[in-house]
Amino acid sequence: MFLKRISLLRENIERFDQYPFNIPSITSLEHLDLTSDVTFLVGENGSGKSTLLEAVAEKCGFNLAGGSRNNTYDVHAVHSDLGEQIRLSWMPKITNGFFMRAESFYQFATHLDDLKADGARGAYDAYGGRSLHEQSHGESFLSLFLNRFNGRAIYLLDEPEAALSPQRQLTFLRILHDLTTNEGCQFIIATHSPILLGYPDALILNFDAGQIEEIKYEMTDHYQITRYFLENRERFLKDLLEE
Ligand SMILES: Nc1ncnc2c1ncn2[C@@H]1O[C@H](COP(=O)(O)OP(=O)(O)OP(=O)(O)O)[C@@H](O)[C@H]1O
Repeated sequence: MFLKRISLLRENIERFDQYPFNIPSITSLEHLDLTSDVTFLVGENGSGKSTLLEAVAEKCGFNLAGGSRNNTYDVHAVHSDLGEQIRLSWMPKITNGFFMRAESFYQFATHLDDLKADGARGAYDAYGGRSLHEQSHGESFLSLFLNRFNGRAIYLLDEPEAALSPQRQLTFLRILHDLTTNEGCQFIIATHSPILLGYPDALILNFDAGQIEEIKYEMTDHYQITRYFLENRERFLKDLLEE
């Protein structure tokens, strides 16, 4: 583990009534202690998970559209205001890593194609040897995890399950296990997947209820709603659709 604490520099913030400081989970933030190699960020849509993950990525110097320190290319999202107002406490400090956001992965794939077109011979080496655009969405995600990710690095992933079938989500759990156990990697992952969240001994931080606090797997909405749905599908749908 490398990143131990994320602190909000509250004394520097003049106004808490505008984005991103007006998001309840951020307004109330003092600091977060990361106590596991794998931290999950969970919460309703719009609760602030991506905003925090982006801020950490900015502070790490990673490209906010996706990538590492070495991936410089222009896209819409290039700056995080929150990133300027947080402190990251490392032990030890590392600079290797990658920020992956499902929603802009297409642009990242295009960026690699552009590098290749400009003559960068090894452009695809770390991504399975061929353009990510020539792989299915899910295949390209797994190529990234399998080929690009390795030791002494921090990986920030925003909804990595987006393109993965349930079976491939299990494959991802195996990759996560290998990278944390054998390579010492650290992960912070925003997710809505009850499968990913089941990873053993992970720290789960819940963004609902106006503050960011640890929650047990079985207490998450993701677990409870999915379980209830699967066990009571007919009644659940009857209530939902006939209301
Ligand atoms: N650039 C922006 N300007 C103003 N408000 C924004 C901006 N980006 C996001 N927001 C708002 O900030 C809040 C948190 O957004 P964020 O993307 O962090 O949520 P999230 O928890 O990652 O949601 P999801 O699960 O849907 O990805 C939302 O209410 C959103 O509308």
